[in-house]
Amino acid sequence: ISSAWAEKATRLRSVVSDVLPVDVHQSFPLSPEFLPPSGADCLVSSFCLESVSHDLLSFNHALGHISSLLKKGGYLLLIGALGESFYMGAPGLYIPVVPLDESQVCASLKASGYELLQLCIYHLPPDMKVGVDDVTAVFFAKAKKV
Ligand SMILES: C[S@@+](CC[C@H](N)C(=O)[O-])C[C@H]1O[C@@H](n2cnc3c(N)ncnc32)[C@H](O)[C@@H]1O
Repeated sequence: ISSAWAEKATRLRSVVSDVLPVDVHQSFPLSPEFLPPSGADCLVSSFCLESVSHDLLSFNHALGHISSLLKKGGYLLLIGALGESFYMGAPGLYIPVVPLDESQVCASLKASGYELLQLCIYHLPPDMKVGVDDVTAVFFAKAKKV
């Protein structure tokens, strides 16, 4: 298993051409010079929007902001935590998170102009609840900007 992950890491590094700063709280989170005028083909966001938003409104705004980077017909892969109210950034450093549920994620995607193509929910088994956060489940949403 470890060599498979090492190969994946090498392959990923070989195709990443740049790392750019993004602020999802800005109405256009990335400077336009880095994207074609029509927008990106695809966006991937992983455990970011809920962990930097203090409430659902802020989460929805952040989703709307990153969506401005995506072209019409482009795909969003949104990965995140459900039911999470905090995670530990360092010992004793509790970072607040907006606790989402499945229906809120679906409603937020719809409100931001997406067609939901696939939603998978992974419920955390008890042995994965180790106290660094209070996540109950993880969602993987594939959506198309219409
Ligand atoms: C829970 S971590 C997730 C990290 C990684 N994406 C992953 O899936 O493991 C949340 C990330 O959001 C980033 N972050 C914090 N504020 C942000 C903002 N305003 N805009 C974009 N990203 C932000 C943090 O630097 C951190 O890397």
